[in-house]
Amino acid sequence: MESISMMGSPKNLSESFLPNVANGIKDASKMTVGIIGSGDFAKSLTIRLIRCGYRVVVGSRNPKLAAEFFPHVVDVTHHEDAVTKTNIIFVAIHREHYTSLWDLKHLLVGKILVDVSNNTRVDQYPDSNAEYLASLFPDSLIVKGFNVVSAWSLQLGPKDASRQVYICSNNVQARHQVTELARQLGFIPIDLGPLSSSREIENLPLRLFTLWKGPVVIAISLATFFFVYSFIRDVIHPYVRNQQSDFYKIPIEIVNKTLPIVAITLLSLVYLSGLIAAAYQLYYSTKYRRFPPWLDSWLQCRKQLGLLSFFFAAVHVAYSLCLPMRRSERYLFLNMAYQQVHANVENSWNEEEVWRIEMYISFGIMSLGLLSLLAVTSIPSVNSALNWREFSFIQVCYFQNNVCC
Ligand SMILES: NC(=O)C1=CN([C@@H]2O[C@H](COP(=O)(O)OP(=O)(O)OC[C@H]3O[C@@H](n4cnc5c(N)ncnc54)[C@H](OP(=O)(O)O)[C@@H]3O)[C@@H](O)[C@H]2O)C=CC1
Ligand SMILES: [Fe+3]
Repeated sequence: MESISMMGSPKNLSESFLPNVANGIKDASKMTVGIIGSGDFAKSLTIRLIRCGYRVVVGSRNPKLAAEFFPHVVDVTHHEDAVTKTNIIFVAIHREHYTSLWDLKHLLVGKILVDVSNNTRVDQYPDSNAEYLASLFPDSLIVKGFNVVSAWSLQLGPKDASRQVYICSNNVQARHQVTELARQLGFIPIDLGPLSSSREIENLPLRLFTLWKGPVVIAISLATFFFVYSFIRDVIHPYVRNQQSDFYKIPIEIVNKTLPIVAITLLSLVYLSGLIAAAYQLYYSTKYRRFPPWLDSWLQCRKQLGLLSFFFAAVHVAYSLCLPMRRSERYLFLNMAYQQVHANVENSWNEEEVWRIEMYISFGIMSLGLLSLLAVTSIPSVNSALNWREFSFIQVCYFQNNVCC
């Protein structure tokens, strides 16, 4: 599969397109990259390529009209002209229009066609768009890639946008060249091997939030359960028993009681999955046995569970800071002071209670600090800057601190 025919390809394909890695971006100014289509993706990709020193030729059905939307340095021309000027062509049109390029078939022999297309539904067609393009142009070198970046993030540049692009092709050389181009544009290319991976790559942008679904449902269910539980226990129960109206507690106190319980339960779910996985491996005395699907999915969404736990903990801190500001708190405080005066108590200082609360708050703040550190290290760019020892050190620190609390 690795060798789709190179028939008709220019004999010096690699020299004619990509800079030698050692030459770096300097040589990019000599490269011409072609783009078919003049839509949003084409415009954004053009800007990114120009910024990185490439020359761009855009193929449009109506070059005169399209030229108005591109910088003047861009050669906006007819499809035929565009494809003859370069060996690498981004196909920035929708799948339904691929057949409109049929007449260019003879000009595309041996050229790299990068399929950037996405679908609107998962597994929308029996074959992937890239495989479909390959079936239309069997003598071209089809590469799938760049579809996971939006036109918007293409324009933003490497610092602000998502950086990973997934690339696959049956032709190793073509794959390597597009991978290198992605790197030159500031992306992190991820090689997914042969073109059969294109279906998976095309489904990626549509499945972006699947790992969040389970954790969000768990978090909402836990929050609802604990909210109702606290409401019955702290509001309904005193009302039924003593006719005491504590309904004012609902917006802040009951919510603030729910938040830390959910945070700590979610966090325990993060570590519990690892413990169950370890027990599973010990039970079967091997680490090469596949985990059952439920455990596998649980392990995969640990990051999302951890981030949700961080969210609940952070909101809990904000609520707690606001507790003394409430009018109800002031009334209760004044009432207590009055009762103390009435009872002729001059000093109600309770050393044990003072220490308990001081330690409680201090550990709470430290836990939040470490939880923030965990959340920050889960950001891919930070994570990739840490080696495995550094990462596990932070994890262990947090775990120990939590156990102490
Ligand atoms: N926009 C985005 O953020 C992203 C888009 N993509 C993919 O990039 C591709 C282009 O998307 P986008 O730029 O947003 O789409 P647009 O609709 O903005 O542009 C598509 C272009 O296709 C050309 N076109 C339209 N109709 C036909 C036709 N009948 N025959 C031939 N060419 C035609 C037009 O160019 P002209 O008139 O010059 O011929 C048009 O500008 C799609 O496959 C999309 O899935 C992938 C990732 C992100
Ligand atoms: Fe608390």
